[in-house]
Amino acid sequence: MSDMWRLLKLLRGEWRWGLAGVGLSAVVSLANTALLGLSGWFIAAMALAGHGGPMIEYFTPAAAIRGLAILRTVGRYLERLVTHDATFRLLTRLRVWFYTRLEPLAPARLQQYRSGDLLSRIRADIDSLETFYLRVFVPGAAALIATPLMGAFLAWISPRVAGVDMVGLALAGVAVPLLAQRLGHRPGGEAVALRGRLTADIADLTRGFAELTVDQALASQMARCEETGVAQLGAQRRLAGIGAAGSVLGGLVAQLSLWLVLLLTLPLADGERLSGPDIAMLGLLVLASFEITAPLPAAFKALGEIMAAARRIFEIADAVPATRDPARPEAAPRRFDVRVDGLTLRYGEGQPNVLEHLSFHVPQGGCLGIVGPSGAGKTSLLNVLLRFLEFQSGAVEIGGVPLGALEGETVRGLCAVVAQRTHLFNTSIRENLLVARPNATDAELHEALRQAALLNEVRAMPEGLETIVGEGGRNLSGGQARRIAIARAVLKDAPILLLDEPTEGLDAHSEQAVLEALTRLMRHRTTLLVTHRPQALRLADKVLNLGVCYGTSPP
Ligand SMILES: Nc1ncnc2c1ncn2[C@@H]1O[C@H](COP(=O)(O)OP(=O)(O)OP(=O)(O)O)[C@@H](O)[C@H]1O
Repeated sequence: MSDMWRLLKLLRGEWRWGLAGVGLSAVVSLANTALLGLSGWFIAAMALAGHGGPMIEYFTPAAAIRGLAILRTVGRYLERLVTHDATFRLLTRLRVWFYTRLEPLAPARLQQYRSGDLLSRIRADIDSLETFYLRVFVPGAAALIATPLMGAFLAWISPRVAGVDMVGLALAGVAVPLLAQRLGHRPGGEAVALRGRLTADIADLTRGFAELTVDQALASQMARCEETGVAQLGAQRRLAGIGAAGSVLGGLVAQLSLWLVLLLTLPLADGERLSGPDIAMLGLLVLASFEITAPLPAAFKALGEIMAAARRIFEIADAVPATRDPARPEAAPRRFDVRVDGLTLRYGEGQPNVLEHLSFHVPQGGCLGIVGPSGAGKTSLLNVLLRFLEFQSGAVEIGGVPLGALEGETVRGLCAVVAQRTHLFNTSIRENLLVARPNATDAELHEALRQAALLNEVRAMPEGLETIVGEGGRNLSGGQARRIAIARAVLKDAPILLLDEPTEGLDAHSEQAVLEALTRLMRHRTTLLVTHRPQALRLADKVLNLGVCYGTSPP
C-alpha cells in the first residue's frame, strides 16, 4: 500500500490534468450509458406507437439522443487528448525525477547493477508506471464517480433494479478486479524481473559479441537470452490469460444482471407500474453501465507488474549516494597540491579496509606515480579524489581545502582523467572532444589534438574531425582512443590530472606517442599516475607503492 501511495504522490504534480482526465472519462461513461438506455426506450416507444400504442412526442428524446451521441464522441476525443497529454507530462516528470535520483549514485552505488538492467528500469519500468495512470487510476477513479450517480438515477426509477445493478457492478468492478490482481501479482512481478534480466543478457551479448565468438560461447549466451525470453513470454501469456478471464467474468456478470433485471421488471409491466419502453430502457441502462467497470479487471491484473516496476524504481530512488555534498560548500581552492593524511577506506560495514592509514603529499605541478598489485586500491584512491567514494577516516585536501568541504562537481571540475578505458560515444571525433569543452572552436580542437599527438592522424582521415568513431570507439585504435582522452584533458584544462594505467594494452609505438602527449599535458599540472609500466613511471617525480611507501613526502 505504501508503494501505491508513493505512486499516487508522484501524480500530484499533474493533478489538474489527472482530474480533468478522470472527469471526462466519467462523463463519457455516463453519456454512453444514457445514450444506450434512451435509444432503447425511444425505439421501443416508437415501435409501440406504430402498433397503435400511445402517441409520443419524439422531438425531445430524438434531440437528447443526438446530444448524448455528440457528447460521447466529443467527450471521448477530449478524454483521449487530456489523458494522453497528462501521461506524457507524467512520463517527463518521472524520467526527470528518476534521473535526478540516479545521477548522484553513479558510479559507486550503481556498480552492483547490470547496465542492461538499469536501462530496463529507466525505460520499460518507467513506462509501466505510465500504465498506472492510464489503465488504473483514470478508469478506477472514473468508476468511483460514475457508479453512485448511475445507482442514484436507477433508484429513482426502480430501487430493485438499482440494487441489482449495484451488486453486479460491485462484483464486476471490485471482486473480479481484486481476483485478477491477486492472480496477476506473481506473474506480473516475474514478467518485470525477467524483462530486466533479458535486457541485461542482450546487452552482454551485443557488447561481448567478439569475445563470445572467439571463446565459442555465443551459442550458450544466445540460448540464455532465448530461455529468459521464453520465460518472460510465459509470464506475459499467463497475465494475458488472467486479463481475458477477468473480462469474460465481467461480461458474464453484466449479462446475468440484465436477465435478473428483466425477470424483476417484466412482471411489473402487467401492473402498468412500468411501461414496455421503460423496461427496455432499464435493461439497456444496466447492460451499458458495465462499461464503466469493463477496463478494471485488465487494469488490476496489470497492477502486480506495475507495482513490481515501481519497487524497482523506488529501490534506486531510495539508495543513498556514496558521497553527500556539504550544506555550505567552500569555494574552489586556488592552489592545487594534493595532501592525503591517514586515509582509510572500505566499501561497507564489515568489509576489509582497501586503503589503511595512507599518507602522501603531491606538490602543485608534481607527479606521483602509484604502483601496487591488483586489488591494492589504486583505482579506489582515484575515486576518493574524484569524490565518488566517501572514506572512513583520515583527511584529503586539495590546496589546503578538505575534500569533504567541496561540492563533488567542484572537485571533478578540477580534475581531468585519462584511464585505461576511454568512453567514446558513437559519434564524430569532434563531438567526442566537445564533451570536455562544449564551446571549443575548431582552432582549439586542432590544438588539443596536436598536443595529444593525434592531429596528423585525424587530418589523414577522409572525414577528418567528422570521422565517426563507432560503437565504443571501435573504428579507432587503442592508442588513438587514449589520445582522444588526452585531447579532452587538454581541452578541459583542469589543474589536476588523474591517470589510471594510461598506456596499458598499447604496443611500444603507441605507448611512446601517448607518453609524449602525456609529458606535454602534465606540464604545470599536479598529477597522480597509476601505472605498472616502467616507461610511464619515468614521468613520476616520486613513487608510492600501495602497501610499501617510499619516496613520498611526509604527511
Ligand atoms: N564497488 C566495490 N564494492 C566492493 N569492493 C570493491 C568495489 N570496488 C573495488 N572493490 C574492492 O576494492 C579493492 C581495491 O580495488 P581497486 O579496483 O581499487 O584495486 P586496483 O589496485 O585498482 O586493482 P587493479 O590494478 O586490478 O585495477 C579490491 O579488493 C576490490 O575487490
